[in-house]
Amino acid sequence: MKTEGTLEDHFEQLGEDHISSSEETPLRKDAFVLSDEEKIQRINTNVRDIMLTLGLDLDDDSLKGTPNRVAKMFVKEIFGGLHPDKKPKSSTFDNKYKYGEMLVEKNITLYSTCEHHLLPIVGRAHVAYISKGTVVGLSKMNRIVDYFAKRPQVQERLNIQIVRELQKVLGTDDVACVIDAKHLCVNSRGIRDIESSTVTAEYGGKFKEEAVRREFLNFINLDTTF
Ligand SMILES: Nc1nc2c(ncn2[C@@H]2O[C@H](COP(=O)(O)OP(=O)(O)OP(=O)(O)O)[C@@H](O)[C@H]2O)c(=O)[nH]1
Ligand SMILES: [Zn+2]
Repeated sequence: MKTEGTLEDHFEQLGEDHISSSEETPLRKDAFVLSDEEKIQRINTNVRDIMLTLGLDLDDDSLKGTPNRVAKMFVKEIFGGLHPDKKPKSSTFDNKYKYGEMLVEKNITLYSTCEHHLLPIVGRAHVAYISKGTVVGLSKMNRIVDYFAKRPQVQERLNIQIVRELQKVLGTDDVACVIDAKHLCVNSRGIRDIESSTVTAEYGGKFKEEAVRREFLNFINLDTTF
């Protein structure tokens, strides 16, 4: 969708300026009005302004490309999962082999960005499901983690979004995800505690049962090395 006028004009026409539910990333209604190229252009200007405000010399060889590099990185890489078009297509198959136990995809590398400070979150996600007749290609679990991670996030919401998406794809509530991650906003600034990491979990369906949950946690044997 493309509209006439400035972005601010468009916000005004929309009245309410954002849509969100607690499980969804809070987005403005016009989040997808601008093309990626237009977003890069705007962010470039804004990063340039931040750097100038800090007193940096943007004629310097090493600095002059930074506003554009940051803008491209925001739109195409670290926040590339904001657009629903980027959601991975999850190929599913019939569970022909009648595999009835849980399947665990563990140690999925996770890079995300803390929405409070825009600093990195780095860690591991561990995902499990019990098939109700449908199975999903293994790599699709890694891709779903990566898609939702490529947004400004809080770890709790990221964890829930991964589980909800897999429940939809697989047609079952029996999905779980545990994330163990370091937040650079805690590790490298503020309290500067380099050792601490954050563990979150979301257990759906059968994973709420003690024995099933325990089996999953035994499989992942949480002892993340960073
Ligand atoms: N619950 C939750 N909190 C987070 C996450 N990432 C960062 N935070 C916290 O968000 C909080 C933001 O608090 P503020 O007090 O507004 O920020 P601040 O003044 O920079 O706080 P300090 O980090 O303590 O210096 C901090 O305590 C962060 O540690 C997350 O994924 N989940
Ligand atoms: Zn933070």
